[in-house]
Amino acid sequence: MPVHFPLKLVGRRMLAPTVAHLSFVRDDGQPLDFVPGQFVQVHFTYADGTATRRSYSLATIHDHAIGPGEAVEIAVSYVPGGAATAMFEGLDQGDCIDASGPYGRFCLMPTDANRRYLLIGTGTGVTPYRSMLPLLEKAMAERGVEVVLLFGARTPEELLYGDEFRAFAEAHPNFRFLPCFSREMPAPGSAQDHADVRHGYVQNFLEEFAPSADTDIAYLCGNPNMVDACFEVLKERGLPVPQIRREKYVSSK
Ligand SMILES: Cc1cc2nc3c(=O)[nH]c(=O)nc-3n(C[C@H](O)[C@H](O)[C@H](O)COP(=O)(O)OP(=O)(O)OC[C@H]3O[C@@H](n4cnc5c(N)ncnc54)[C@H](O)[C@@H]3O)c2cc1C
Repeated sequence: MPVHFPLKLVGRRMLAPTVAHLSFVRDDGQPLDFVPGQFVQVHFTYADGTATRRSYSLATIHDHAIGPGEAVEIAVSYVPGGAATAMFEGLDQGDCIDASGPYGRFCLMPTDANRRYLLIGTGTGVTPYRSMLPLLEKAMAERGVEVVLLFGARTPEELLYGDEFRAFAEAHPNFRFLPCFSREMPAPGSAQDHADVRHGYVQNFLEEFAPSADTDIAYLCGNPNMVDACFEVLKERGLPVPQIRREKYVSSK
């Protein structure tokens, strides 16, 4: 059941030149119940006083409620001229914003009996998958599920949480992490230079994994064009629509 609550900013770090990782705590001392993959909304006003809101996936690595005092984390992509962008950029440590949630059904299901999850995201569309890591770890341990994370970014410096996903992949043989760079590849020998790096759009690499209705449940999150393109590829491969779960980052104006 979504509720309204105040979020106090306690931390900010840049994940990429135009993407901020923001840490808040609930200022009313209550826990925030959520299922990884869900999002919150922030409520604010335009300069003319009109009320508006924007949605942000929870990035917090957790498998249930975020306790009082624990960080409520989101990754915000700053867009030129964006109303929420201006609001977030103007926030100082200790400032409070009005939020509500959790919302959404872009979540792993306890009834899932698939052999593999194909997780596909672009930009901040990777944050739900960060949040899901403990549940994915559990699914890998308990039912031997395999996980492939295809993450689309333009350049290596835009690979959000790349070090975390790479470390998780190295610790879990059933988890593969494939960054797909559309514009610029990592420099040879650099930290991001890896056999699993691909050059191009994520939708071009789905075939490599031979998606199948018998084995796969796919998650698509982020840029709406990417979501649509991957959806078409997966449907052509015969995945039934209920096995293709989607979250499009469209503006909620
Ligand atoms: C379910 C859901 C979850 C979402 N989760 C996240 C999240 O975790 N992180 C996140 O950053 N965003 C997320 N979004 C998008 C977010 O809600 C806002 O739309 C986004 O932050 C832009 O808001 P803004 O007010 O700054 O820009 P707006 O004032 O809405 O737009 C300003 C201008 O920027 C353009 N624009 C808007 N978004 C983009 C973009 N991504 N790239 C380029 N141009 C753009 C608009 O077309 C407009 O011209 C999510 C959206 C949905 C529906």
